[in-house]
Parts: sequence; structure tokens; C-alpha cells
Amino acid sequence: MSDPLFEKIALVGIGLIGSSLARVIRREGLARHIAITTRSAPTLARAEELGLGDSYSTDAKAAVKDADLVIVSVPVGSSGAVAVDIASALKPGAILTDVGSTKASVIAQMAPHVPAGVHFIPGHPLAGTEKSGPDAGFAELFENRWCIFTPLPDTDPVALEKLSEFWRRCGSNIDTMDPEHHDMTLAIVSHLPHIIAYNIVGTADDLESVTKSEVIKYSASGFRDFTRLAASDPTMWRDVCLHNKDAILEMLARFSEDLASLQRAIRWGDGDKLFEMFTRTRAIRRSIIDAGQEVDVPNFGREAIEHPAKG
Ligand SMILES: NC(=O)C1=CN([C@@H]2O[C@H](COP(=O)(O)OP(=O)(O)OC[C@H]3O[C@@H](n4cnc5c(N)ncnc54)[C@H](O)[C@@H]3O)[C@@H](O)[C@H]2O)C=CC1
Ligand SMILES: O=C(O)C(=O)Cc1ccc(O)cc1
Repeated sequence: MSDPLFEKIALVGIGLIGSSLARVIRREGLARHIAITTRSAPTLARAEELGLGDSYSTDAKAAVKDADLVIVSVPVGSSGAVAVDIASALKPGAILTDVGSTKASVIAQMAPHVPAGVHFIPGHPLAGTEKSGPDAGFAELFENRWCIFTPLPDTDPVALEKLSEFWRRCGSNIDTMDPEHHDMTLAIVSHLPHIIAYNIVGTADDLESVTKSEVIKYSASGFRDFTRLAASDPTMWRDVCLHNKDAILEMLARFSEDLASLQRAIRWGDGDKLFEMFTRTRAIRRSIIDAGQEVDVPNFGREAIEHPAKG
């Protein structure tokens, strides 16, 4: 195995993402020492039972002390509190990064507290599932996925390259963009799909004429796909909605307009319009597959669309 990239990596937050990182760091030998810290003592105890790290503490300051790389993997609404907590203990020259699903808000919360000499590089692995907690993670989560950095104007290119190498060794491809562009893009490709899923499952749950047992009994695969997304962690998604408010509202406004147009086509029996739209959207899935992206995210039963015979 090659030399570790870092002597000590500290993981702040050890849920789905933190624990997946712990597992891949161990598997790839990316650090000599993995320090794990999280706010909740039972979660930390579980991480220790799973053997995810080399040291464990609910004291974040103690965990990040002497770390060369600190990765904050907590709900985005907690990033500011974490930054305040750990700032004074960060080692000069250390790289501080995060994995939050929104970027402008995380930067606004964390950057003011980062001491001079610490390289703060905001990041976001576009990899996840609907599950949460330390048991949910797996080392392969980041394989063949994008990790997007939204570097600050004064980001040190050497530190950026080192963090890029870290994510490449986790299996990811790297891209960089500015935080506002990230937040707008993610609003449409990730945040809106989750919000729509929460909404449709909530609507089905509210229906009096369709009992809950019928929703479960007859749920076709389309509805099941929505229930998977709608089973995602409520704290995480509450925070995403609150911290990417403007971009989400912009995308929701466009979505509502398009939905109204679809509604009109159905009302007036405009089959040509429906057919034209459904043909256009079908091509999007084809281009995702042609671009080499897997289409089924959550687990290793990933059945590609190329094998429809398998169902
Ligand atoms: N779940 C997903 O599919 C993805 C999540 N993300 C982002 O990753 C981050 C973490 O998400 P998950 O790992 O899925 O969540 P999770 O709920 O599985 O884990 C969150 C962890 O943060 C800890 N925590 C919460 N508040 C804290 C605080 N104030 N101080 C220290 N620890 C705290 C919890 O105890 C837990 O260990 C979020 O910002 C989320 O937006 C990014 C990509 C995918
Ligand atoms: O479970 C899914 O389908 C996801 O979309 C996972 C996911 C959730 C949040 C992110 O910021 C990135 C990926």
C-alpha cells in the first residue's frame, strides 16, 4: 500500500457520509490515524463498536488537534457551530473541508471562523442514499461519483490538489464551481427531487379515499422510488431547504409553471403536447446513461437501464 496521504484525519460527524469516509480512508490507507468526533455519545459509541476509527471523542477540539485534514460531515445548519467550536484547535497548515449539500450558506457560516493559515476548501460529494447514521455508510459510496469543490478566491492550489487527490483515491471525479452556481445546479438535480418526493408521499398519505394500506399494497415502482427519497433524513433535508432557500424557491417557481402547463394539456386533451414533452424528457435519461453515469443510486443491486429484461 502506498504512503498515507495524511498523518491524521479528523472526521467531525460520523453518519452516512462520515462513516463512509472512515471506511474508505481505512481501506485505502489514506491516513495513519483516524480521529472521530460527534456530538452524540451513543452515535460515537456505535462508531467505536464498528471500529471506524483509531480514537473517539465527543470533544471536537481534542479530535481535530494535530489533524492535517478535518472533514466536517454534519447537517448544513450545524456547520457554523462546528466551525466556532473547532477553530482555535485547528493546526496551522491543516486542510478544513466539509461535505454539505449546500455551499454558499456553509461558506458564510464557517469561513469567518477559520484561522489564517488553515486552508478551508468547501466540498460536496454527489453521493448518498436515503439512509443515515454510522451503520449506513460503506466504503464504495464515492466510487465513480462527482465531488464538487467551491474554492474561495484565495484558496491555495497546493492544498486544493492534495484534497483532490484524497477524493480521487476515494474513487471520485473532481469538479470545481462557484458556490452560487453549485447551489442553483443542486437545487434542480437533487433538492427539488427530494422536495417533490416528500410532497407526493405526503399527498398520498393525506388521501382519505385511498387508505394507507392501499398505498402500500398497490404502490407501483414509480411511487416506491418517491418513497425512497421521502425516507431521507428529516434533519438533513430541513437544513438543505432552509440553507438553499433562494435557489430552491427559484426552481420551485419554474417547476410550478411547467406543472401548470402540463395540467392544462391534460385538461384540454392536448395529446400532441403531452407526447412531445414525454419524448423530450425520455432523452434526458438516455443521455445520463450515455455519459456513463449509473442511473440507480442507492445500493449494490444497481440494475442498469440497459437490462430491462431483469425488470
Ligand atoms: N445523506 C446523503 O445522501 C448526503 C449528505 N450530504 C451532506 O453530508 C452531511 C452529513 O450528512 P449525513 O452523513 O447523511 O447525515 P447523518 O445524519 O447520517 O449524520 C450526521 C452526523 O452529524 C452529527 N452531528 C449533527 N450535528 C452535529 C454537531 N453540531 N456537531 C457534531 N456532530 C453533529 C450526527 O451525530 C451524525 O453523526 C450533510 O451536510 C449533508 O447535507 C452530502 C452528500 C450526500
Ligand atoms: O439518495 C439519493 O438519491 C441522493 O440523491 C443522495 C444525495 C443526497 C444529497 C446530496 O447532497 C447528494 C446526494
